[in-house]
Amino acid sequence: MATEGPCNMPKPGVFDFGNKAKQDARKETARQNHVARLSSLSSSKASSQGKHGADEKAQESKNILVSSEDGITKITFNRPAKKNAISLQMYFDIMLALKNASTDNSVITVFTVLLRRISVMCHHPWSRRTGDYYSSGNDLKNSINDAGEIQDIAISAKRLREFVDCFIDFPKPLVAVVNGPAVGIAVTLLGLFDAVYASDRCNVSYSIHPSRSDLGSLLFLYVSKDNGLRQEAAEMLLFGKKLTAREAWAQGLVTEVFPESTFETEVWTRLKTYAKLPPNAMRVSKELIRKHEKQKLHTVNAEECAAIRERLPIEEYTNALRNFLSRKAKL
Ligand SMILES: CCCCC/C=C/C(=O)SCCNC(=O)CCNC(=O)[C@H](O)C(C)(C)COP(=O)(O)OP(=O)(O)OC[C@H]1O[C@@H](n2cnc3c(N)ncnc32)[C@H](O)[C@@H]1OP(=O)(O)O
Repeated sequence: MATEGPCNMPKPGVFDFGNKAKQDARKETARQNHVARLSSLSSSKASSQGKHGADEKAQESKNILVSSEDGITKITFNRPAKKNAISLQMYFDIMLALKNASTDNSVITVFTVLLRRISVMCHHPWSRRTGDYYSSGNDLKNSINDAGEIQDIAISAKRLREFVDCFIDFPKPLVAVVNGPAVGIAVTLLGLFDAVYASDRCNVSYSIHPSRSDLGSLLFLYVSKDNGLRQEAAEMLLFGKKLTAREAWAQGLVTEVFPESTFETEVWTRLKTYAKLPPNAMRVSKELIRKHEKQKLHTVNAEECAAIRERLPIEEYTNALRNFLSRKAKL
């Protein structure tokens, strides 16, 4: 039970879900009922799927697939019908997948999307691509109920903070293989990967419509920290300017851009080679490389999530969500 146990314990690690839940529950008694409701939602879904208690190594999830091969743990978005929008359950699934990957035998952890082969009567390479998004970001239904009212913003912000913390603290090399457009939180996360390989049909944006609620300060910190690209980054974050893969590369958000036709082959060949490198040396290097920026990233993440919780202009947000969700009905 989340509220039991002594309260004089040190701050639990980000992957120590059990103790973290205890400490959070003590601090946030007002939110406890919501947390319990969401937790039970998660665990009842989990038990109905047969697996995925937080301590189990195996994981089964429809929208997030996890596999391990050749020293690489692959975490795959698999919700193409919704452009890989991240639902509440997917936040849990990804956190669990990262927790497991942090201690499994793999050397590198990779995020990607499921490549759907489309059969069409032509031989252009694009005829074989998935045609879909890497991820369209936060599922806009996460925080609106059937009556069109905003709900659980505090919980969403809390979960978002824990979720992003898992990426900040992930101990092994983390790579994104981005073969389609990315939006919102999916873009923010790119700044927390050790390498981002993008196909030239990828683009990144901070939501083209005004329901955006990820405030983007983490990404701003990342893309504008050393290279003076403050105005370009602000243009993307404030005005929703969409960047092509090459523009994102120029901002330092993408490591390398590959032609769509050779993307999968080139990237996976390279990753398999990297996965043969000495794992412990890579972990230590990563720890040293990231050590000095980690605290700052945690601080910015906490500030951003507090702003989502306390300062989100609810009316603007609600109207934008309603507009988006009723688009089809209007057509
Ligand atoms: C309070 C907690 C804050 C958490 C912080 C995180 C913030 C973010 O990530 S903000 C960014 C959120 N994402 C967006 O605003 C993007 C919304 N989606 C779109 O603008 C468009 O769907 C598109 C540009 C991504 C793709 O457009 P199009 O090619 O025209 O495809 P459809 O719009 O018809 O989409 C197909 C299908 O997918 C559903 N869908 C797409 N994205 C989302 C989403 N983010 N959340 C929920 N659902 C999404 C869309 O509704 C369609 O569904 P059906 O109508 O059932 O076919």
